[in-house]
Amino acid sequence: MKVTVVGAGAVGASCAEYIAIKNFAAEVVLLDIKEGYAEGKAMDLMQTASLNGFDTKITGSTNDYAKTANSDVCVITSGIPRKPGMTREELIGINAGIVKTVSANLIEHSPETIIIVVSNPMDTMTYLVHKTTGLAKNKIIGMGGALDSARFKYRLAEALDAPISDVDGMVIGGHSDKGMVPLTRLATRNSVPVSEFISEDRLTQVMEDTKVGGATLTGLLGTSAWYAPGAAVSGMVQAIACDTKKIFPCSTLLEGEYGLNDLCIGVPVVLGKNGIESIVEINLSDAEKAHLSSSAEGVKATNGLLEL
Ligand SMILES: NC(=O)C1=CN([C@@H]2O[C@H](COP(=O)(O)OP(=O)(O)OC[C@H]3O[C@@H](n4cnc5c(N)ncnc54)[C@H](O)[C@@H]3O)[C@@H](O)[C@H]2O)C=CC1
Ligand SMILES: O=C([O-])CC(=O)C(=O)O
Repeated sequence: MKVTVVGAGAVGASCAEYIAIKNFAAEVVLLDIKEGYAEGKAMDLMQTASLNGFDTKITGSTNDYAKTANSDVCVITSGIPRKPGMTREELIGINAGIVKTVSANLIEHSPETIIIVVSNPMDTMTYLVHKTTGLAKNKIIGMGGALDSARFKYRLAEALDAPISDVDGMVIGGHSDKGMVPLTRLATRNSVPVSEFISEDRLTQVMEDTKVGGATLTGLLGTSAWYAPGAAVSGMVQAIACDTKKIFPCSTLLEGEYGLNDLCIGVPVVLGKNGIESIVEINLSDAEKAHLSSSAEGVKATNGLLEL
């Protein structure tokens, strides 16, 4: 398995690090436009190999896509992150051009690749890749829900005063401060609904804290997060590489599923060697359906800003 990660910044380097540490890929190519930057990150990461016990070979490239040729999976993290007070949607002006060029370059050298889109606003960038590349829809996957669900579990464990490994939960919908739909009704502690342990008010607080998870970290860090985003991407790449058929909420093109059409938004999917093996349609309550449909309206409004 050869994986390319475009953008050797905070998120790209974290993706490469977690992929390597999990030791399932033969090769990771880090590519960045900044001269020498990806080579430097790759060398630094390779010098952790004997310490962390992995054999994945990490190489760097300054914008030379020939080095990415025949990648099985390509991850796009290139683009600017938000600063405190900004929304992800405000990044569209710069990031759309970057994602369009980068995805075209990747496909030129790896026509069979699966692309994982990370750059924000992620659902709209995923839609842009659909609209501009002609890659099959199962091969274009947006990363948002895997991260948002990890943050949901963190907040649930905090509220329950439970170990995170005891908690399960999923976030669907758009990867935006307002659009996320944490499925509190379905969240469990060791298969018991969390509503058995905490009040409705506390659960509402968990939901609100989850939705602004990225904004909270951006306020603390001065730029957006990278450890959990990198870990989330590595989990998705591993599911594809090892054909595990695990379910992750991912941004995918909907064509009638969940009553939605012509947009990419987070829903549960099965990930395997073909990328998105299937979209999982679960029964949502009326409130959850309404929340998802207003989230979809938000994503569509941002898609409307694309120059297609
Ligand atoms: N979907 C998600 O859940 C998440 C998305 N993000 C998004 O990921 C993106 C990257 O964030 P960070 O890594 O923190 O930013 P960063 O600024 O640390 O790194 C971005 C890198 O992209 C490179 N780059 C810019 N244009 C390029 C091009 N045309 N070709 C190749 N490389 C190029 C830059 O030189 C830089 O090294 C942002 O848009 C951010 O909003 C971040 C966290 C989570
Ligand atoms: O918050 C941001 O801008 C970056 C991101 O998508 C996240 O960490 O969820």
